Amino acid sequence: MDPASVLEANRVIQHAFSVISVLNLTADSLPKPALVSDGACYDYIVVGGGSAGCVLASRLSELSGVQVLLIEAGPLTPFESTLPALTAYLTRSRYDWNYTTENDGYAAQGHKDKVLALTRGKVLGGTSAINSFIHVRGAPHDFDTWAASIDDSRWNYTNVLPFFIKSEKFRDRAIENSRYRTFHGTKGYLGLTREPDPANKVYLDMFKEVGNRLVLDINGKDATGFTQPMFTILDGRRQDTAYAFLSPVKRRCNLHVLTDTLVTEVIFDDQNRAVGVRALTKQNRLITLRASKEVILSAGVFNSPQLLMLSGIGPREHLKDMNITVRVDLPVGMNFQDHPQTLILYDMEKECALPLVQDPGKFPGRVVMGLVALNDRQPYGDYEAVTFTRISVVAGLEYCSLAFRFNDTICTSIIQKVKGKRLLAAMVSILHPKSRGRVMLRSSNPKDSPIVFAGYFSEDIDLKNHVKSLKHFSRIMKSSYFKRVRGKMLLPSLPQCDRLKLFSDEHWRCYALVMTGASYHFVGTCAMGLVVDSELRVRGVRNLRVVDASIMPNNTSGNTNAPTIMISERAADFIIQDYKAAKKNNL
Ligand SMILES: Cc1cc2nc3c(=O)[nH]c(=O)nc-3n(C[C@H](O)[C@H](O)[C@H](O)COP(=O)(O)OP(=O)(O)OC[C@H]3O[C@@H](n4cnc5c(N)ncnc54)[C@H](O)[C@@H]3O)c2cc1C
Repeated sequence: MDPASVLEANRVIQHAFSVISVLNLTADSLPKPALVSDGACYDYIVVGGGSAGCVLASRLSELSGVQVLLIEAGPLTPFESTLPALTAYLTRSRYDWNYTTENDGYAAQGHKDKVLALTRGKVLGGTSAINSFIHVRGAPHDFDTWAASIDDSRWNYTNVLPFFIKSEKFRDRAIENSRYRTFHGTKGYLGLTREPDPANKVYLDMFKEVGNRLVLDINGKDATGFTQPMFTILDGRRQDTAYAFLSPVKRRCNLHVLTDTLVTEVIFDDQNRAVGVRALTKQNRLITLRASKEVILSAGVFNSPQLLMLSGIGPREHLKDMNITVRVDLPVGMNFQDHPQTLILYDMEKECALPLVQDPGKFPGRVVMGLVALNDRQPYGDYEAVTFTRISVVAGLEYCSLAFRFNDTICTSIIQKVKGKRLLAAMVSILHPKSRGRVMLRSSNPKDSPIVFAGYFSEDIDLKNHVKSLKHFSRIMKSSYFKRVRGKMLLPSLPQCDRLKLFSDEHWRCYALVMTGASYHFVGTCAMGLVVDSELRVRGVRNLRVVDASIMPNNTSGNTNAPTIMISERAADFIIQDYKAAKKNNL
């Protein structure tokens, strides 16, 4: 077993799925592909059918008098996306934009080609169709901070909570019978549940023993603690936003979904009003589609800023360098954030028995997660720890080589040390880094990938704080469970770090720099307050909004799919209110 054979096996299975894709197994559950003609006009054009775009198109098409066009660059959601157990075959596949960062010579030096994979879904459902299912809203503090920073209380926790609840089709007996039930909705579109596993008790007890608290529901009143997470899985099926929000309304005549079509720019009239988009069809034909009311970019954290810049909205100097006429000078693409995430593997000896057969409709693995504040009184986490309990060596190698894309030397050295034992894999991520990255254009060609500098640890305080978190998490090595199974941290051979005193701050710093990758919680590149106003309208132009993860001014204290869906619900309400007000005034 070596990294190359794991990658090869993954590729072979991806190829088998691409053969099956001709059967169009998911087509019946989704809206029929729209037939559009060059010059056609709609009321609203939503660009990008991802976590945010599908929600928005679904909600806007509730207005019976309007025509909504959703344009997605990728194809319909494939079969392998529907079954949770197959999720490993979606990253670095044809349903991924396959972007990477630039080598900054500092972070990611243990990764293949010294760059990070920036996995994003290129498929209807977007990244919600290829992500890892964990549903975390974030802490009330996060939204209160957004609201304060943009001086608009409509974004504070009290006011966004109804939009989280509105989305949910929540099914979980333990939580529904608890005091947390008021935090959840059962009549929305987004299926959610947990898969509590009695075998995880030993790990929850371990986290408790070393000083963490346990919570039933991380999306209720408590935003810190260890828990068995909630998943965007229901009845054995992934709840990507295309399935959850578009399938139930697939027969609406005013909802048009155009896939395999790349939007290349937003077009404006001479009063800086967005009036449509230009797009490249599957047949490589450039067409113009018109929007009589609004164009809404939901193309995600890399492509929404890319489209703005291609349309003349961005940093003046950068646009000039790209020979693009400047329409509005705005800090588009700045403020890029993630939750940089460090992989720690523990060798857990023989105590763990793995199930022989995996249920394809369940989350692929056993997982316990925690949101942890270093200061007990702080109501939001400093770090998140997602801990896969009891994974096989093959799965560990898949994480190392495929999900994290560490170089072969690191992954091989891990495998040599494990020799057939069971692993516990922890991903510890920093929730509120100060470092910022940047998304820029590579060229004025819309088919070119953007340039991304992730900026991890560019502020040294992040590395200092992260070392504190890694040490805090590592208290589990002192637990009675670890002692019982003689668990120990599995140290790959890292030439940069090997001469440093084991578990000293210097060693942890070195370890963190080499072993930290993306957690794919990318946000911030069209932030509220910088690029869009608090109703998500792009500053300096009219009839153009951005609605996706890129509008978050600061990252949330958890995973980013749930807040992105909330953002879309919130935005749909703004747009529908505007529509109703205009109608009332006969505008
Ligand atoms: C591997 C992985 C695991 C993750 N795991 C989790 C998790 O467990 N929990 C969680 O909460 N979050 C997770 N995330 C993050 C989360 O899924 C994203 O934050 C969220 O989906 C972002 O939503 P979005 O709407 O901003 O963008 P996306 O969902 O990426 O949507 C953007 C859409 O726009 C389309 N598009 C882009 N450009 C164009 C164009 N020019 N023309 C037409 N269409 C275009 C794209 O193809 C895409 O469909 C994960 C992400 C990854 C990559």
